[in-house]
Amino acid sequence: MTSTNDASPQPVLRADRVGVRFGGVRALDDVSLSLRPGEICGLIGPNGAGKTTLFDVLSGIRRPDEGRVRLEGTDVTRRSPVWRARHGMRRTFQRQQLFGQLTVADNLVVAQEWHGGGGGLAADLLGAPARRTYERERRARAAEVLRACGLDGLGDVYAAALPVGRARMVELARAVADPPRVLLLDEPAAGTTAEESRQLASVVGRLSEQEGCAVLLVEHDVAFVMEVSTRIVVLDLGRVLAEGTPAEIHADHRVREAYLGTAAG
Ligand SMILES: Nc1ncnc2c1ncn2[C@@H]1O[C@H](COP(=O)(O)OP(=O)(O)OP(=O)(O)O)[C@@H](O)[C@H]1O
Repeated sequence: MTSTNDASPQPVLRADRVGVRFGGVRALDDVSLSLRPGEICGLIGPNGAGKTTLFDVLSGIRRPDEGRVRLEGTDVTRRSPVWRARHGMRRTFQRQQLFGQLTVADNLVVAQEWHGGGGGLAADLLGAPARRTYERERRARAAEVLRACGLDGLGDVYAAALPVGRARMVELARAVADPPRVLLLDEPAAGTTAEESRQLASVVGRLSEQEGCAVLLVEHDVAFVMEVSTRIVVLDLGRVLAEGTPAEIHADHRVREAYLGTAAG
């Protein structure tokens, strides 16, 4: 079964008939999915359904055995994660990936460094004027994003010292420091308090509404997914089991049997 939706506007990200095998296990089997600008798509399913594998394929960490991935219409199936990041794709991971020895603000500055332009190490050491200008602009952008994420006042704190919920928000802030076209969020609400997950939902919502970013979200917190998503795709045993609005998914008896019955009670 496929879940391709062909209405305009053009998808930012599209997976066509993706298949991945691990020995005898079919982790993904004929999975299609497309994401449009400004939409927030929740990706849910029981443990082992293939969600992480699909994220790995979309972000370029794993090459599929079958099928293709397109980013803004370009076939990126054989492109590296770095190439995809440079063309507007960002991903966060289930396990946090912040630079613990850097401050929160520096984590966000580093996320913008790939643009280069500062003249390399020599320019850093000599404090070249161009380097100082880039640095100032990137710090200003970091401060703006931290404010938008409700992280004011945490810029000088070392990332390693943050409680889990704040670290999750910093990961999101870092992923959007350089505005993405498509954002893959892997369990962003894990370990957050109710208030923190509300804040996350509101930041993700603004990102899609105001900046037209397409978001794909894997999350076991079903209430969070239902609240934040405009559309939900359900994976089960490596296949798309259902796709629809949060209300449609909630009412779908196959989904309740496969997943919601245990996840949502
Ligand atoms: N590196 C691997 N080697 C072998 N099998 C793997 C590997 N990675 C995943 N699998 C298998 O592929 C299937 C899909 O796993 P995947 O981690 O993508 O599921 P998931 O939906 O992300 O699960 P979870 O919710 O537990 O994170 C599972 O059967 C898993 O055991």
